Amino acid sequence: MADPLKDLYATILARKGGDPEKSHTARLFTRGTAKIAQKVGEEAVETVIEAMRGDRGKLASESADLLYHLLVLWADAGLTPDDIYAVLAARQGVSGIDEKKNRKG
Ligand SMILES: N=c1c2ncn([C@@H]3O[C@H](COP(=O)(O)OP(=O)(O)OP(=O)(O)O)[C@@H](O)[C@H]3O)c2ncn1[C@@H]1O[C@H](COP(=O)(O)O)[C@@H](O)[C@H]1O
Repeated sequence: MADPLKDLYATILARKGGDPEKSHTARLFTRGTAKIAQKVGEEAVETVIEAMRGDRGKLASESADLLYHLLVLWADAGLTPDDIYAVLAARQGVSGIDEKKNRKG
């Protein structure tokens, strides 16, 4: 099945070491971990603000910005989407809520 997050992650990785004049992502990598982390924080706050305003279109747009910057943060740290998916999968195995849902469905 297609995974848009993995596709975007592959594009982000390919931008590492690229021309900062041509690629926003390449520029972000050159600015370093602190700047990337700061961007994740800013986009998270903007996402929360749109959620509280109740604007679903802007919430979707800010969520996309947040996911993009989070993927850059993972790439900078040497983490892959599969690393995070593994954590989520392990939690599913121990979640009482999910097990209840599964029994109903
Ligand atoms: N998904 C995104 C994406 N989401 C958000 N952004 C950029 O993130 C920036 C956020 O704007 P801000 O003003 O908050 O940030 P800033 O320009 O760094 O300014 P400062 O905060 O540093 O002052 C905007 O320039 C957005 O275009 C993105 N830039 C790129 N992508 C994707 O990443 C891939 C590679 O893009 P390039 O690296 O540009 O080739 C492509 O598939 C793009 O679609």
